[in-house]
Amino acid sequence: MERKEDRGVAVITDTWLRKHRLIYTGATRHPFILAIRGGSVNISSFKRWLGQDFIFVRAFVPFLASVLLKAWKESDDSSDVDVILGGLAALNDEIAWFKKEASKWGVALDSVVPQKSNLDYCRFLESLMSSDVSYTEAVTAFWVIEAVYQESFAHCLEDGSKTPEELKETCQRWGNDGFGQYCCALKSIANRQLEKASDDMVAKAEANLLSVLEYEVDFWNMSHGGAV
Ligand SMILES: Cc1ncc(CNC=O)c(N)n1
Repeated sequence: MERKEDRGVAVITDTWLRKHRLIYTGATRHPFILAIRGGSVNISSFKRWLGQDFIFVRAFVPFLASVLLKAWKESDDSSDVDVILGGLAALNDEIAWFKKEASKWGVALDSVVPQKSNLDYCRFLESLMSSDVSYTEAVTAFWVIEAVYQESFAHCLEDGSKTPEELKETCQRWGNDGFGQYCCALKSIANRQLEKASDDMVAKAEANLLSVLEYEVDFWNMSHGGAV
C-alpha cells in the first residue's frame, strides 16, 4: 500500500517523532541500553531493571485491558481489538518469562520495592485508564510505550552490537521482528484515530507522548541505583 508520506501528506506520529527527536533518542538510546549493546553493562543494574520492570508490567495489564475496552467501544475497525488482544496474550507470556528470568538471576520478585519513578509511571498509566480518557489518547500512549522498548532492545541486536550472550533473550523479547510489526500496527491505529480527532484531543495525545518519553528515561535511570 502507498504510504501517506509518499503522497506528501504528513503522518502525525512521524511529525511528532521528528519534532521531539532529542527526547525520543534519550529514551531509546539511554546509557543503560548503550551499555547492554556495548557489552559493558553492570549486572546489578540489569537485575535492578528486571525487578522494577516486573512491577511495571503487572500494572501494564489493567492498562491494556482498559485500552481493549475503549477499542471495543470506540473503534470503527474491529481488527483493533485483535491487535490489542494479541498484546495482552504476549503480556501473559511475558509475566511468566519475568519469573523465570528473575529466578535465573537470583532476583526475588516478591521483595522488590517499587521505586519512585516506577510508582509515578504506574500512576500515569492509571490516569489513562479513566473512562474520561479517549481511545485515541490511550492507544497513542500505548504505542509510544511499546515503541520505546522495541527501538531500544532492537538496537542491542543490530550488527556490530556486543550484547552479552546471557542478555540476548531479553533483547529478543522486545527487539524481535514480530514485536516490531505489532508496534507498527499500533502506530497505524494511533494515526488513524489522530487523523479524525479534534485539535484538543491531538494536543492531549502529544502531551502524553512527551510524558511517556520522560517516564521511560526516568525508568531507565533507576537501573543506576541510588535515589529511591
Ligand atoms: C517501563 C516499560 N516500558 C515499556 C515496556 C514494554 N511493554 C511491555 O512489556 C516495559 N516492559 N517497561
